[in-house]
Amino acid sequence: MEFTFYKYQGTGNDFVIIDNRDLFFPKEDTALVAKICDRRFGVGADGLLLLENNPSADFTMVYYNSDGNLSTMCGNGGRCIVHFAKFLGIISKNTNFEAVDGLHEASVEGDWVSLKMNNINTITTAENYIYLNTGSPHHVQLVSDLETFNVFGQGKEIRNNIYGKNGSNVNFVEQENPDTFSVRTYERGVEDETLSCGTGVTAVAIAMFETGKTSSNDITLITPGGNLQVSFEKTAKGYKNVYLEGPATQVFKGIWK
Ligand SMILES: N[C@@H](CCC[C@H](N)C(=O)O)C(=O)O
Repeated sequence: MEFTFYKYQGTGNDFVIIDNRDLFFPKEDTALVAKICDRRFGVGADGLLLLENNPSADFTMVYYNSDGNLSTMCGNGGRCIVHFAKFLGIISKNTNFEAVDGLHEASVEGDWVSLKMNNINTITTAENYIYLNTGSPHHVQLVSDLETFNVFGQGKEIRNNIYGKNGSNVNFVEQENPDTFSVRTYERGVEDETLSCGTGVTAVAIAMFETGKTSSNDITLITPGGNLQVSFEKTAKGYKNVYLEGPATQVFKGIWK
């Protein structure tokens, strides 16, 4: 089976993106998705995205983790697919598209993409961590010396032991200044640390505000793959107008054989 694919990255969270508007891609073929994402036997990526037609929005985003399974919302993938939709000429500056967690508004200017995330109304605060769902589930935990922290070992243990079969993504955080936090994330479905996680940094920004670590509602998140910006408004029930912003880049185009 031969088809064209595009490779994207958003702050180092990397994706294979396929234009599936004519529905040629075998969507149930978990082994194929996993092979495409394999860094030795395939293209190599943290996930795979399909862009499809949608009757009431500009397009649909279908997201698979690198293990080949369909998953929940991907923030960096969402930013990358908006850039791809502009590249294909489907959208110009502003768009709305459908993902697994509903409709998202977004805008793109050059390589900078701003993505509106869903409102957040439920946040669980435990003794040494915060848990919330920003389209995907996220555990957020402050640590000291993030640079040397064992993200893989601790992330894997927390993902499996606290959250059971469905698991969770796990974010480790260190505060840099009043409105800036460094973040490293262990991603469910990749089962490894990735260079950045969009829904993860969104969860961190909200969690840090909710627990009083910051009074800013416009927060810089430093990830190993680059910086992201998250802004939001606090409401009586939770958080609205949550925006994830940052760079998204097309890296190359290829043919899968
Ligand atoms: N990298 C993503 C998160 C993707 C979803 C996650 N792996 C899961 O299955 O929960 C992002 O940028 O949000």
